[in-house]
Amino acid sequence: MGSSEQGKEGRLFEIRGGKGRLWWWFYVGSVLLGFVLIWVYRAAHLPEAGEKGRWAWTAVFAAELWFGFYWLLTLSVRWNPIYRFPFRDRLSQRFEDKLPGVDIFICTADPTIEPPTIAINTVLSVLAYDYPSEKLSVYLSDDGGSILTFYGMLEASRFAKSWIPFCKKFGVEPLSPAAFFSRSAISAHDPGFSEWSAMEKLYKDMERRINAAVEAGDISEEIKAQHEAFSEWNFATNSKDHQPIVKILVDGRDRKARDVEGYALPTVVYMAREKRPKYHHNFKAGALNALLRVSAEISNGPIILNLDCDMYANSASSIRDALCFFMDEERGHDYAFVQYPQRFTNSTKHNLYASFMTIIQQNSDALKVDFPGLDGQGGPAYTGTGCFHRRECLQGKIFDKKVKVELKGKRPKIEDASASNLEEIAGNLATCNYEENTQWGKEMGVKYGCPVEDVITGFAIQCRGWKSVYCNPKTEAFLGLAPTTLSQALVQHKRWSEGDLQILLSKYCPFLYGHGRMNFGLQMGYTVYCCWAFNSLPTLAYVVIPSICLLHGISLFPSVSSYWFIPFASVISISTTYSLWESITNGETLQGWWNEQRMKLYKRTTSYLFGLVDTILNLMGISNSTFVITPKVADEEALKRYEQEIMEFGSASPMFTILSAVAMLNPLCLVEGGRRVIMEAGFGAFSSRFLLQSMLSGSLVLINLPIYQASFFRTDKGCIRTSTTLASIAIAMIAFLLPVM
Ligand SMILES: O=c1ccn([C@@H]2O[C@H](COP(=O)(O)OP(=O)(O)O[C@H]3O[C@H](CO)[C@@H](O)[C@H](O)[C@H]3O)[C@@H](O)[C@H]2O)c(=O)[nH]1
Ligand SMILES: [Mn+2]
Repeated sequence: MGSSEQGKEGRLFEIRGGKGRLWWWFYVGSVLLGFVLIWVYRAAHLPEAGEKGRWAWTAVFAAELWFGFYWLLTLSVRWNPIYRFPFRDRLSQRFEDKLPGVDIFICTADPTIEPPTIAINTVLSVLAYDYPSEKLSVYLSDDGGSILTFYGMLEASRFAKSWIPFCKKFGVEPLSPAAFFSRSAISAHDPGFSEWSAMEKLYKDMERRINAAVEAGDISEEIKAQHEAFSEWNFATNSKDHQPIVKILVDGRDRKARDVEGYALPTVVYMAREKRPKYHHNFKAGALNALLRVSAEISNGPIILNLDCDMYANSASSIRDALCFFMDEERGHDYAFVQYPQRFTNSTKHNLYASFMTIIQQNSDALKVDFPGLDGQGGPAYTGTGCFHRRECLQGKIFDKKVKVELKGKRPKIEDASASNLEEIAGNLATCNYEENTQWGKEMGVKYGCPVEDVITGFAIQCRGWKSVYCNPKTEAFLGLAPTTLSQALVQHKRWSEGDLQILLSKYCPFLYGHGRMNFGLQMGYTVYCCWAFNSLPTLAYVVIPSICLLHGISLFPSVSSYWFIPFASVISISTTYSLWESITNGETLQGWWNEQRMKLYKRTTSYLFGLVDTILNLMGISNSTFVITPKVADEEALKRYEQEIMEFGSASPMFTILSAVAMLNPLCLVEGGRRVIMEAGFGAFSSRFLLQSMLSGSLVLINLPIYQASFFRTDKGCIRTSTTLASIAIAMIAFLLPVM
């Protein structure tokens, strides 16, 4: 079919936009007006110099200026959301024999907190994709350089010979064997029963062998004899100091590499890049760049999918869906990457730690939020796992609208090099000093030096003229593991907020570098994330100052009878209603929304604050940002509490001290402040002049109920430590006793 006859019928995807949104403009208009009036009120009523409360008033004013500005930024991701729908049947009809090679990169970094069975389930899941095997290659990067992970991969590459044909025959989904067998059951009368249970046994046996090795902490001599590669791990090897190891476990070119049904197998490669103490390894970004080079020698697929080790493929058709965007004749040439949302298998009903990030990535027909919103401005950010890239774009190619990028699957010229030869060549590309004096990590590949290597890399790609796509099909494409404790969630957000702030303060500041290179709306959209960390101080001011002022009888808000009360009441009620509606229409429960508000408060007052402080220290050269890996396993008791949605504190962390100090301060101020005001001026004065202040303190008390529970009523291991509680009470008492300026 020629492109002229294709017209709309021939398109490989469809875009649908937001519907009639008059009410949305009403929302924007009324909140904006509210903010302006609040600012006017603050400016007009600022206490005179020397008057009590001037500083408190100024701080609250500054916070409100910030909240208004930040709210304006968030409009960018709400004004033009779009939704995309790929047509993979058309893709098959037209391109089945021209499908490009796809290289899948999976990263793992620590066999203890990312157990090998988790990583290999991800590997096995992508091996079973509905895609021609000879065009598929799977690479595992092991930054833990662990013999246990290698052993897992060896087992997986054998098991794959049965698993792949099994998945294709029965249309298995999810594609991860652990997830599949834990979630599906088959009746004994079913014709597939014997195959099904044989496969389950095969899987369980493998899992048992791997876990036994993990428990023993080493590989038996008997197993070591099965593969020469085990000799790479000699007594001198440890995870921080070892030679590069590249092992082709299944060579897709090898005619003898067949599954149990006799069909060709995808290529499977294990890589542990070289690590030496005196070389900085640049975390995941370093691993991805090594994979880019190694894979270029072995399979050189023009399309790359990157996954974290815990994020397995749930749906068999994700590659084809993504290709609908890249291969669309009309628009495909604009797109550098296709980002799928991060969804989680272990999220709880009410989303205790707000880890769905519903508002950021979820898509429902009723509602349009962040990622569809960004897509409407030129494309979503790259957020790491679950993203398909064009290899060329990742390597730094600049967009040129006159040149149509091709996806021809050119295999490297070394077609006939032997596997061991190839391993050696590839190994030399994964050395520590390979990147010295090159553009790797700068203009080439994934960028270094930023804890959110993904966001900054995607931003740079978009600044080179490319667009991106947000793809969120009904059946979840990937499922991963969300943090299961409060501290994990907070530490993860600290990394993100710190990384995003670094982008803002670097030469890649969205408003400066992005200017003229991307839509203004997209610049605003990026700034929403880049300013996460700045939310910490105004939020802290807002949860502490009004309460303390209440205690001292200083009114910070207009009284109920004043006209100025209206803008405050309307901004609060309209924006709360809006956010509640946004969550509920996205499938969140009421309690889920409440949990989200709590997590918003906790992230702002701890993660973002620490992210801000660390970024400043970083700029002054006092500290270096690191990458704290999120654990994928938890002890059984803690997991049980997670499932029951009981907040997990457990460890001692300065973050918890801040959270509980705020939690302790508010009821003290509310009760004592309320008592004093009522004694002096009567209840009428209290309820009119202090209504907003006491409502603020009151809602902080309500939202912090889990903290009181964890400090005073719980006895399990996840409760707040006594030392933390004592420290927080001491801090609250000091704040309580300090005079107000
Ligand atoms: O030195 C390192 C550190 C981490 N990783 C891998 O990076 C991935 C992400 O790490 P994780 O601890 O799970 O972080 P998350 O916060 O869950 O990751 C999100 O945020 C990261 C950026 O902060 C992105 O890289 C991820 O893709 C994205 O899922 C994991 O597979 C790790 O094995 C490495 O390969 N090498
Ligand atoms: Mn993760």
